[in-house]
Amino acid sequence: MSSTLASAGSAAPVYEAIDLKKDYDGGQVQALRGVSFRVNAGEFVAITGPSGCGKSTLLQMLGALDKPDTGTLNYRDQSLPDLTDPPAYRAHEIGFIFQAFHLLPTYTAVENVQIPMFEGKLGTKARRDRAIELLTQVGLSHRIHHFPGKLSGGERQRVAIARSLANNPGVLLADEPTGNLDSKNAAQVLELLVKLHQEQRTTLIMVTHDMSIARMAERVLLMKDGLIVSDGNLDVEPNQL
Ligand SMILES: Nc1ncnc2c1ncn2[C@@H]1O[C@H](COP(=O)(O)OP(=O)(O)OP(=O)(O)O)[C@@H](O)[C@H]1O
Repeated sequence: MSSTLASAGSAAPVYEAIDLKKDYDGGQVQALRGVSFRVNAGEFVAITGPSGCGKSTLLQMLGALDKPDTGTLNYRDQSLPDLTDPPAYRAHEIGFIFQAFHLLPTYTAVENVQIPMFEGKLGTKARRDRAIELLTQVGLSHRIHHFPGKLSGGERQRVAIARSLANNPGVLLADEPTGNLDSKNAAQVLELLVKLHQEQRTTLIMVTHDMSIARMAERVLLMKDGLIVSDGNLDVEPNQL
């Protein structure tokens, strides 16, 4: 079912992608070869598939960090490639969670969480209170003054998740969020993401190469060679890829 338009429901989509294509190196690498899908508000979607199949390229487009060569990509009826202010879109609509956490090492946990709020309207106290509230929500109220270097990998990722929520984003985009974690910390981070999704109906789009993690999502986009080869429940076993 490679590039058929798929939807998990009838509500207006958060994202709509139609026939996205992206080449690199003058066409020698076809990273996306015609990708179409919809994501509805409140969905938890995993994007999975083998290394090099185009997962990160696609996620970067959803975050307006990259543009397709051709095709349509809308976020709530706005064309992402045509955004006049991509940084504003990223700051206000998107929460990013990266494999490598990307915390500032010379800032404490509570300071790191406040960083996305500096451009907003909140005053100093309100910003700090919100950061503490978010760190409490991710189970780190006892670590707010710790620097990243004094936190475990799982704790660092939980700080990064708190930071991603700072501006009440419409969507969380997570790129291999447990890729740098041992299995115990990975399980805690995944449990937290699932809880956020379930309790707050956060729209969560997670790239993972790990099928067992992808299966935790309500819906799995399975990619191969720049195409979505399955959309829904995983019906292809890893050894068939
Ligand atoms: N900036 C770039 N320049 C050239 N080729 C690129 C660039 N970015 C990605 N590619 C190529 O595009 C293809 C898709 O890459 P992408 O990173 O999206 O795959 P992926 O599924 O996320 O891989 P992985 O799981 O290994 O991170 C790969 O062949 C990759 O080498």
